[in-house]
Amino acid sequence: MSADTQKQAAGLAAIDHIESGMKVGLGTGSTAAWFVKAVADAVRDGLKLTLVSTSNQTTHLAQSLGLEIKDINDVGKLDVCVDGADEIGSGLALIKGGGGALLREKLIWEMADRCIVIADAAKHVATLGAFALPIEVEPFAYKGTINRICDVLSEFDIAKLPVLRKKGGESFVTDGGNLIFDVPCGAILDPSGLASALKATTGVVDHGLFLDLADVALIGTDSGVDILHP
Ligand SMILES: O=C[C@H](O)[C@H](O)[C@H](O)COP(=O)(O)O
Repeated sequence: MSADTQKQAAGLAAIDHIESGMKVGLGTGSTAAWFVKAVADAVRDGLKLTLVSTSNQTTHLAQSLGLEIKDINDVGKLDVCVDGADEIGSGLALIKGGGGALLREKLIWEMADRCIVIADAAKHVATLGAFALPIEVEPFAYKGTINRICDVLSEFDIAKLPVLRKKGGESFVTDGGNLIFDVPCGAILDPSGLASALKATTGVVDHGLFLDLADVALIGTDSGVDILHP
């Protein structure tokens, strides 16, 4: 089964966790897109939902499917958020941000009672870090921020340089107007320590480590959908 078929299976399975009346956060990426489509079908069939989005990309997709996206500041606390991931490690520790939406995703996840991560089987790993860790950085004085990030990385024995993400030859700019630097960490042995140290670094807006946030993972496999808990 292809990765896309597995993503579809996970995205569609997530709709079983959604009930009429819920306030729902819509994630970003190719897996979350399957969930957004499932939501559009369910709403067409009469499900009443209040929806918020984690990115401009998802907002455009949702609106193109006839869904109304509310401003998170008018909605407040969410019942559930459903979103993809780049890696799912032990305890449902995640790397996210491959699509550059990590900050708005984390803001929405933090406002949800329950976070459901959906992914294809290849995303499930023993140790986080084969996928380069995205770090969102304020553009002003970013070179100084990168030096401070390198100091943090060396404290964690990660001897890799952050790589500025580019798109179409230009620096990739997030929905919030920031830069993304990707760090090919290799095995991240202390995700919690690294997450705290990066968060405390001046100029770092946020990073792609999502720890203690996911409540359940729905993993599309060749034989169905596996359900994992932290
Ligand atoms: O910034 C993007 C998000 O964190 C995505 O949820 C993540 O990159 C997974 O994307 P996909 O489902 O396309 O693999």
